[in-house]
Amino acid sequence: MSAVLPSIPIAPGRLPVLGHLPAMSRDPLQFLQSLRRQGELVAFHLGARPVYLVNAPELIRQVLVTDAAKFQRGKVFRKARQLLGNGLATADNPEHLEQRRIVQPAFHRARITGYAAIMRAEIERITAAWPEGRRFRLDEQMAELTLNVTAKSLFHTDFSQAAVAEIHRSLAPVLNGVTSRALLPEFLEHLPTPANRRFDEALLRLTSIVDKAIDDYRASGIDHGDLLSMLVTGEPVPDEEIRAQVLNLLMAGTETTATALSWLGYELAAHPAIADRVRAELTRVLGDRQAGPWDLPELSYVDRVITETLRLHTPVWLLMRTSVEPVRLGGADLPAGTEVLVVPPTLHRDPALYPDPLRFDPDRWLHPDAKLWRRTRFFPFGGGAHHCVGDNFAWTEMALTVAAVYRHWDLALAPGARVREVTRAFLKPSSVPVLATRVVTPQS
Ligand code: HEM
Repeated sequence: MSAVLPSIPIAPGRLPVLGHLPAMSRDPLQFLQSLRRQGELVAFHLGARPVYLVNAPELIRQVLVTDAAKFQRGKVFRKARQLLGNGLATADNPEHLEQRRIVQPAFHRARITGYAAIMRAEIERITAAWPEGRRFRLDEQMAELTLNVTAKSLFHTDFSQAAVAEIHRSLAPVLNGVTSRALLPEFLEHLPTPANRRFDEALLRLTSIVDKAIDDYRASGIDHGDLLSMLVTGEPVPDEEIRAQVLNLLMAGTETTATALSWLGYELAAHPAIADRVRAELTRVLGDRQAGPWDLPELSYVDRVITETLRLHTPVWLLMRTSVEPVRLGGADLPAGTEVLVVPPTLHRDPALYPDPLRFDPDRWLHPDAKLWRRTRFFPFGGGAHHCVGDNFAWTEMALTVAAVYRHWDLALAPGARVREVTRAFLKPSSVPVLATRVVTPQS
């Protein structure tokens, strides 16, 4: 299918043969954001392939939630499935429903309360080693934290330091490779470019680490009662499916949360008055106690700070779907096989929806309509059948990290730090170098 429906506007700047590929390759988010004002539904071309960007909040809900059954996940996930295997984050129906049934219990509220002990211990371990007064990269620390928390909570796996370093080195090239392979024409991935070589090597490293973790787990013969035990000791599941599930959850659960925490640290370093309010709330609610998941409902300012971080710096910037049957969307009749894109940051930074959208302002979530906004114009965790299975896990991890860090530390951006937004698999900060100072509290 290559002709765009006549009722739908086409993005300006289409080139012969390439379509809008150069603009998408240069800065995809800026290009997609520039299309927001063109209409509720706007077409652009990746080569000859037409793709439809969905801009209106109600149409986004239709695609993700109300008409979800009319869509599959789309090309990025087909690509991810080929490369990472069929796990919950890549599966389509009918396997998706079955996989969700298997994985969902691991994210039940009661389970998350149990994981909180692992989260608190890991946060404690990592922050205890922070070099006071010396520059370090908060984003790297958050990546190590979220990897260890996910691995220990869901797979009872204590990766060696060397394996953790390997996983860090490998996750980003694999995730970025999957995204660019989904967006760019297929032939590019077969060229012997350095990026393709890095991708192949990183995927090999990652799969061999995960395979070893699964072998060790089987060899120990212990049922740890976690997700990996369920997969290894339940109905027989082939090893490649277990590997796919572990890889999927590592991919979906670590960089996302680390990215959000890195942006949060950046914003609080840039806004000391907001960091002071966070600290004041922590002191008032917790006194000298460590926070537990039961404290989170009381930490309402921390909640607004996390919400505002996910609005302004939405880690998952691209959701792709392909219609599997005809769909009427915003007055247009899209045939089966239409590729649609939802780009949450374009919505989250729309001045018509969020006044002064680039300002980091946690108190905008005190607005009387804020509850409605969260339901209708706020999609950091997607929506519908594919809604993030780890949202409560991630929220608990983020809130406990904020509580532990800001109760005891003051983080300032290191002198000369220039933090840029980088659009890769996730919307990440280029790096967040900080200086940490211990806060002296009456109890410490
Ligand atoms: C701040 C952190 C996180 C953000 C912003 C985030 C965001 C998202 C989004 C937007 C989706 C929907 C994708 C789509 O509709 O195509 C998603 C799905 C998913 N997320 Fe998360 N996520 C986060 C943390 C986590 C964690 C901690 C885990 C697990 C440990 C996780 C596991 C998954 C899985 C397995 C899916 C696929 C669910 C399905 O299709 O049924 N995520 N996430």
